[in-house]
Amino acid sequence: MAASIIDGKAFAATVREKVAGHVARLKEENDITPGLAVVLVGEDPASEVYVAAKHKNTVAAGMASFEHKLPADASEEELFALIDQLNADPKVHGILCQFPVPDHLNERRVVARIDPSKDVDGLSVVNAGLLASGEKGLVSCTPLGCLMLLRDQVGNMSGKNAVVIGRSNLFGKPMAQLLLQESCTVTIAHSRTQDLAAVCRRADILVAAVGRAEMVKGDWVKPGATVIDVGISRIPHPEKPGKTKLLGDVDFAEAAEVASAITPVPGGVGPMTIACLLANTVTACCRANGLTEPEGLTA
Ligand SMILES: Nc1nc(=O)c2c([nH]1)NC[C@@H]1CN(c3ccc(C(=O)N[C@@H](CCC(=O)O)C(=O)O)cc3)C=[N+]21
Repeated sequence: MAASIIDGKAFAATVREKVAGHVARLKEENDITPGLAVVLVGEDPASEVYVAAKHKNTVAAGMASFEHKLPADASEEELFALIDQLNADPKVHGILCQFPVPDHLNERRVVARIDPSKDVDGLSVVNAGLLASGEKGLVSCTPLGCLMLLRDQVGNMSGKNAVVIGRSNLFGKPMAQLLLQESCTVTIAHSRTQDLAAVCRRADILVAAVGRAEMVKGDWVKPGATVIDVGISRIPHPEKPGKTKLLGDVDFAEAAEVASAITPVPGGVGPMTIACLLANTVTACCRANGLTEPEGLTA
């Protein structure tokens, strides 16, 4: 195996430590405790696990965590009333509504209801627009986490060819904007891209976020490239009956023979997502109180 493995779990721990340091300082010097509200509609088991992890990490960083669970049949009116209440609450600096929401609710409308200055998912039209304009907003947690890993791994990205596979508002588009800000030459590839393998082979930085397990093969990777795997597909475990296993979008064994560095799944990008959620909450808290925002935790 040629590539070095990027330890996202360890890196995320350092980000969470930085966050905890800022939180302690905010409490000590300003008597302010950053607060994160997480809203969960319905009883999706995977979502329950994520929300529990977010709560645990928020509390561990010294922040206030407010969990709000609504029944699966909650109306838009009920959900909006809760969001309005959180928007108005000065103890709440960040609001996240866990996705997916039940079918009768519309994610875009939910996001639009959240005050953009508290939108720690960075999903609102305002925050997407600020990012695209090169202005300060809140940046979607997973792309922000990937940026932090890349800055650490690659350093100066100026002039490098970056290929992002996936064009979602949640990941692909903001990731491409961040890489452009780093002066990469950016290509956004997607399901209609012709000869995807050839496009990927030009990438010095390859970021895969398609949601198809092990789609990116070793011969799609340019020798020496840095590969960031954002995919998380849960499949039945091949050896342990009744258990599941996580797979990324990249065929790890193959790609690791060719790349210079690669993120594993699990233990790569995933842990960075929650760390960046905490980072965004501290950033939002500092801005809300007119305080200097932390260095190294923003785009
Ligand atoms: N409004 C909203 N914002 C989100 O950011 C959001 C969401 N909804 N809905 C669901 C997805 C998914 N997501 C993950 C967070 C952490 C890991 C993570 O920590 N993964 C670990 C492993 C976890 C495991 O073993 O199951 C890893 O990759 O090493 C993964 C995925 C945030 N999401």
